[in-house]
Amino acid sequence: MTRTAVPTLFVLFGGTGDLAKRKLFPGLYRLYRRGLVPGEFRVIGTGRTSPGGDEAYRALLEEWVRKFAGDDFDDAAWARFAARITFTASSAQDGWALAARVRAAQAQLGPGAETVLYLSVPPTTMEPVVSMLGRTGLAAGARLVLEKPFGSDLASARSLNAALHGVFDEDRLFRIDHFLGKEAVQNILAFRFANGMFEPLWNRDRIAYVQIDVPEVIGIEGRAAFMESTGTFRDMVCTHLFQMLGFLALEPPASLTADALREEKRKVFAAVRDIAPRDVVFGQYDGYRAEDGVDPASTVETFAAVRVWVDNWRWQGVPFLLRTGKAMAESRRTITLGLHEPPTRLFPSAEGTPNELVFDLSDDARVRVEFRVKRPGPRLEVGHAQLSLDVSEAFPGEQALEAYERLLLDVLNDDRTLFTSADEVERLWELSDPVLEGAPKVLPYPRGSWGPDAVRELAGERGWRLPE
Ligand SMILES: NC(=O)C1=CN([C@@H]2O[C@H](COP(=O)(O)OP(=O)(O)OC[C@H]3O[C@@H](n4cnc5c(N)ncnc54)[C@H](OP(=O)(O)O)[C@@H]3O)[C@@H](O)[C@H]2O)C=CC1
Ligand SMILES: O=C1O[C@H](COP(=O)(O)O)[C@@H](O)[C@H](O)[C@H]1O
Repeated sequence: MTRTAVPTLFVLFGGTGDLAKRKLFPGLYRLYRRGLVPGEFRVIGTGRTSPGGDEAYRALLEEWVRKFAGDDFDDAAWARFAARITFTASSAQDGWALAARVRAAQAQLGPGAETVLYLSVPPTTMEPVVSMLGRTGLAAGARLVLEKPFGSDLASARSLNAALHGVFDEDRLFRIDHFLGKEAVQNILAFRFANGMFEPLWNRDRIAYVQIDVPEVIGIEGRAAFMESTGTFRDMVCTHLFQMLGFLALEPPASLTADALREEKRKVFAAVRDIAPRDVVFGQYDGYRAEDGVDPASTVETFAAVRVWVDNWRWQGVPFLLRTGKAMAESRRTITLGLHEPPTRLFPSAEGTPNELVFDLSDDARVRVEFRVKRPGPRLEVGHAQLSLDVSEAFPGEQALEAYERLLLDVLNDDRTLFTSADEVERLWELSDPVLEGAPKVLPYPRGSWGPDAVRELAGERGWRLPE
């Protein structure tokens, strides 16, 4: 929901970093170009090292936005956008110059201006920067956006939340999980609750399994230090994949407000059974240990698959199969709901995929139903077919928002619906800590494969759904 024009000051910590380069500035620029930024705004980028003043910073940003905003780049729009951007150096120890510049920009924007502080800095820097925000008064009245990971285990997540709550009320905090900004994830809500057709299927009586699958062809892409310290379970499973599970499994909320949705998600996570070691497979792609910056004896997982059980009325006995990894056969982001077979086999020739509902979470969102149909011709034989909906084709001329664009817009509009709460984060670590403490042996898998062989057993007789 967009609000009426509220002037906003946007302060980006980590304004020279990789995320700022690839997602945040291109995303903000595209929102501006499409007239979606609600009201007048200023941006102050900050980091310890200045790129050489405001002009040099704008030149750097222009290079990035030209590259990553692609066809959306327009010289005139860029000039108007860039005129609103400056850079001021700051660090966790010293934020006084930044605080002065922020006050000046707030005064320029006038009474009623709101301030958004966005922390896109390394995880170890979050807590010290938050206390600097308190000390310098930068936090006063501001909203704070945080990048993942939110800690590396339950203890560190609690410590981060305590530090945050020492300076900000929870309702001013926006913890980003960019998968929740994907159009298709929100479409799951529309499918279920804007139609009468699907919700009756959405339970253990109809659904035999759920698969949340994010295989990636890319390897670590130079992010060795990150992968070595984080691993795929922390990076992807206890963040994005669990969040998708929460969205998929929740009960109908009373409304689509942030509080109502979060409450339902909280109940799902509360009902997730402790994860048993037999429900987890970790893998590492062949050649990972030879990557630059990787320990030659590393046991870090670049692949994780987990079978999760949600012990509530709706989902009892339905396995949620989560799988993700680097250097895999294909890149996909899909959620598959597999329906039970019909109770009797009237069509002995009915082979292949049973009914499945598949949500493709790529930017170009798609939904597909897999079913069986009579083959044309004289015989009563049944074959496999698909009904496929390309959401953008259904709405020609309407442009989807990329995940970060969506979330940036929600921050500007003070809408926390798609952001995660302190409770959720801590509950997910509570589930994840035992998995990491009792981590299974990391099994090798060939590059370009679907992971270690052992992963097949997790899925049972129907096996893992492979992309079409
Ligand atoms: N890159 C990505 O694809 C994704 C990143 N994230 C998260 O986003 C955040 C940023 O990641 P990314 O942009 O890749 O990181 P980078 O290492 O590329 O950039 C880090 C930024 O933070 C600044 N910085 C580093 N240390 C400090 C400090 N002590 N005080 C103040 N500023 C500091 C750096 O500038 P300087 O050194 O000059 O201070 C730089 O601008 C991380 O939390 C990461 O987990 C989340 C999802 C994806
Ligand atoms: O947060 C992360 O997500 C990306 C995958 O995101 P996508 O939007 O490109 O699907 C993943 O590659 C990265 O390791 C992780 O940190």
